[in-house]
Amino acid sequence: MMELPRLYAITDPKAYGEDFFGTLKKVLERGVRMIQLREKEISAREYYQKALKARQITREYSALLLINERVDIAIAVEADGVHLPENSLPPSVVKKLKKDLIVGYSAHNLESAIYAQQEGADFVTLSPIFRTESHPEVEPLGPGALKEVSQRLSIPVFALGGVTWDRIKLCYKNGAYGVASIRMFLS
Ligand SMILES: Cc1ncc(COP(=O)(O)OP(=O)(O)O)c(N)n1
Ligand SMILES: Cc1ncsc1CCOP(=O)(O)O
Ligand SMILES: [Mg+2]
Repeated sequence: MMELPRLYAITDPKAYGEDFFGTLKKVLERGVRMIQLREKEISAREYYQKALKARQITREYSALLLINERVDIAIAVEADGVHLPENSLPPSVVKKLKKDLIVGYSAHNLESAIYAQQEGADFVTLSPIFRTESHPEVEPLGPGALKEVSQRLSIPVFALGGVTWDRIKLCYKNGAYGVASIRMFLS
């Protein structure tokens, strides 16, 4: 599989605002080349249409596009991959469906990160490393957990959750392959 970019932007309908695609273009203009389209509250039809447009825009920037959870939509829009939430289809099942799809996985502890690797996921996000307004009720895992997971996995681990530009170095010092974020790329 190709070497993955180190910066991974996750879209969010609220944070991206009214001009969703304008915001997406701004994130790409900043040099981000790996995008996760992440929707939790729209219909499959709307998600497909949004993914189609996101595919067209990311192609203009030669950026990777991963679709959150919906393998069918990822295949339909010729996305580069899918990003699986913790309780979604097993990565191995997705790989059987479409072996050339990049499969990311949302891990929230060491056990699920190991599961994802054993299932054939290409990378994991580990979250939340720091407190984030996306999940303010969730106790952050901290850089130490990132270090432990990065030492135990051979696939890339992206630090996610409350990552800011001035925390990137700490993430790399603790073994992160890259960093993922919603808000960091919007500020
Ligand atoms: C409705 C809804 N909200 C949040 C999640 C989070 O699941 P998670 O395993 O953190 O995966 P991501 O989608 O956040 O990457 C969910 N599954 N459903
Ligand atoms: C999608 C997701 N999963 C765990 S935290 C998070 C959002 C992180 O948002 P931010 O990078 O703005 O803290
Ligand atoms: Mg999550």
